[in-house]
Amino acid sequence: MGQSLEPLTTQTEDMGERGHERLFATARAKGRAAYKLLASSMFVSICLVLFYRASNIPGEGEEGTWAWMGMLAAEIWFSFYWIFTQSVRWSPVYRSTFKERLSRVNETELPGVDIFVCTADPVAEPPGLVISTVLSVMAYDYPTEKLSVYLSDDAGSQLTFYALWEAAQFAKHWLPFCRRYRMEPRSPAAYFAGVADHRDTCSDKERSHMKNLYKEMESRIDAVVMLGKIPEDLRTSKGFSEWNSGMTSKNHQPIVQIIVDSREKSSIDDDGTLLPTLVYMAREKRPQHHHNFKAGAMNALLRVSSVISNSAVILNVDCDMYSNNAESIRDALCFFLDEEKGQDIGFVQHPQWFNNCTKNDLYANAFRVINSVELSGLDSWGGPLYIGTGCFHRREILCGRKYSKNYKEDWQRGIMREKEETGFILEEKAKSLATCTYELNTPWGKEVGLKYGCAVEDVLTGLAIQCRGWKSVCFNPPRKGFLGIAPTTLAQTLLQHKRWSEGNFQIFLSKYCPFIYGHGKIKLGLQMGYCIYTLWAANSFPTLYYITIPSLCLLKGISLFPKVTSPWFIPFAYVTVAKNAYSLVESLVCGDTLVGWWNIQRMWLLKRITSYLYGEIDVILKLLGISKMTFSITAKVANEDASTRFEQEVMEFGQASPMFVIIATTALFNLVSFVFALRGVVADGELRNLEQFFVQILLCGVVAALNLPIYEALLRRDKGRMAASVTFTSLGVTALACLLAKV
Ligand SMILES: O=c1ccn([C@@H]2O[C@H](COP(=O)(O)OP(=O)(O)O[C@H]3O[C@H](CO)[C@@H](O)[C@H](O)[C@H]3O)[C@@H](O)[C@H]2O)c(=O)[nH]1
Ligand SMILES: [Mn+2]
Repeated sequence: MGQSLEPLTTQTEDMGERGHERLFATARAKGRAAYKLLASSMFVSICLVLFYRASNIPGEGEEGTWAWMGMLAAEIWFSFYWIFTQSVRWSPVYRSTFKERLSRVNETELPGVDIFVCTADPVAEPPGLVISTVLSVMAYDYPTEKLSVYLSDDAGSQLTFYALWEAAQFAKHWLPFCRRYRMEPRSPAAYFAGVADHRDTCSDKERSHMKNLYKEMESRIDAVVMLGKIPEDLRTSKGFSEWNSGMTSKNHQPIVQIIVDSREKSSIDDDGTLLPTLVYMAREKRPQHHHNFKAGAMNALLRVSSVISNSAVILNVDCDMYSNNAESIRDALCFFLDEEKGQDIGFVQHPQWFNNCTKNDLYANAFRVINSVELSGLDSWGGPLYIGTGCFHRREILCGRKYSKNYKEDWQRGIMREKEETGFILEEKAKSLATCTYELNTPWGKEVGLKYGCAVEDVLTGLAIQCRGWKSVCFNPPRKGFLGIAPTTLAQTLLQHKRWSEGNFQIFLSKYCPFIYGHGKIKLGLQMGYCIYTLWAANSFPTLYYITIPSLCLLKGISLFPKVTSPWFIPFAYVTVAKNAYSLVESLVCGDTLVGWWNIQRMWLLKRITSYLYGEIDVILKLLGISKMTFSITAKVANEDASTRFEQEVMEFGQASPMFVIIATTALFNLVSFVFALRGVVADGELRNLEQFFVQILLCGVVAALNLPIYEALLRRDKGRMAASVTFTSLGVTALACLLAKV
């Protein structure tokens, strides 16, 4: 994406004011004057729409007063929300780095980097996937003695530990191989999956040799995972003896195992180069102690790493997101070490890109517009959100440091380990930092480390960092820094968005509300930008209203929009056309297809009436103390049948979920209204009716058109079709609604 936007941007600053060579450049998006003109014209139209609504409320004796007031309320809401979305489009900035200038810095002066990988469930997140991610980050183009990779396993699974142990052996061959041919990507799974585009100079023979080694390791891991236990002869070897029969994933002692210690002379690869340090950690879990999900894991990692490597820079990735660009550490350092602006930068966030999206992105999971436009828009106001993965932080800011002009980072920090301190002593020290009582009565989870109590711990933590005065930057290089796995079924997508919208909305209603907490600390544009996401959930009721009440009123013969012949029709039409035309162009420029854009509109609708609705309700229940925070992990694997349908872009329903009842009911109801209305127009030849109800009929028609795959799912015969119970319930509810409308 970075590439395709280049002609649309203007480059600025190259030399710093003080004559230093800059390590990164910032470019502003072009065409902003035209955009601002468009936005202003839309603003005027929106005002006209609201004026029409407010001044035409049906009086007493007329029908539809309440329906009309509801439309007014929904439209006021959408207008506000639209204004927030303008903040990120006002003036996006794009960053690029000068790595060749960084290479003039003496290698020995480069900071240490600690890489945190999180995993939590060997079933949803198979160990083979986890170690491919681990191997990809071990293979960064960076001095290996300065790299330490930590895997946090919240399942405390021996299978994952075994896989990591295997990965450490494989790394001895893999790392030299990557270095020798400068190959990409450095996740072995991804590399061997995409045979077609190998552009490196590696001979086929050597590649297939490496592939065999990898496949052998993979099958050993698969066999162990299948059996659910490790080979007998390993049972007593170092590390494995930590596991005993009484252990469960929710009840076990802390485990810290330094699998590779780069300070030991024997930790070398096939070329004789040192291997990066590799550490496995499973923090203590006890049923009576809350573990705070990923935030808890990250905080334990912060402490454990502080006694092992204590590097100044921390990279954090989810286990499903491998490094796709071996230069990312050097890129990040271009920001942190820049003499002029580096001082202010707290974290460098890469967008979340995925390698498993299909061509037309059926579930709208590619986030191309968010990644290419919105994050860059936030960047112009002080920086993107922290989105939990693909993010480089300074250790100090994660630990709560406030920004100060005079603060000088100690990039050389790191543990000067005493000679006599063996790995064993170190592991024991680290374990004591990963117990579940360690944090009791400490500021961890509040002022120090990632914040607890929110399903989007990342967004909240990033907001707090920015409010402490730090800036962040969004970096989106032409060769994407990280690639992850997006959900592959509708249910998983909706569940993920429920967690996100819930966590974000919870932030809005808490003391961390960007407008209150951020007031005076971050720019208004950034506060508004945050609200695009923190208010996702709040869109649910207005949207539900907008797709049910006008169709209900259509059945009842109540008009809610101006006649086509009325001049008031113009602002309605203008807002609708301009909004969608712009969104289409934006989507296409960002790389979506036309069908992809249509799919995004559908998912936008489905998410709003299910995920966001559930999210909003859950936040309210939580405020009332009725419900507790949860974190449902997104599955990274689907069964074969469902995978085939995903590849073919056929929507997956299958299970009987109440969310699907909502979806099917609104779809059916709009179809019925649309058909009835059309029939009325055609049968009576009443063109007057068409004039009066045109907008309403069109609205129903568009909703029905968006829902075509839903009707199809009601009629399909495969396993992914709408479950019978969902079909019948939604048919029943629709019939009832129509009946009510007619009496
Ligand atoms: O108790 C837990 C739960 C989750 N995780 C890890 O958290 C990561 C994210 O979980 P996933 O199920 O993949 O959720 P996503 O929705 O894909 O994650 C996005 O949203 C989360 C916040 O909701 C962020 O934490 C993530 O970084 C971001 O990628 C994974 O590596 C998990 O292993 C833990 O370590 N411990
Ligand atoms: Mn994920």
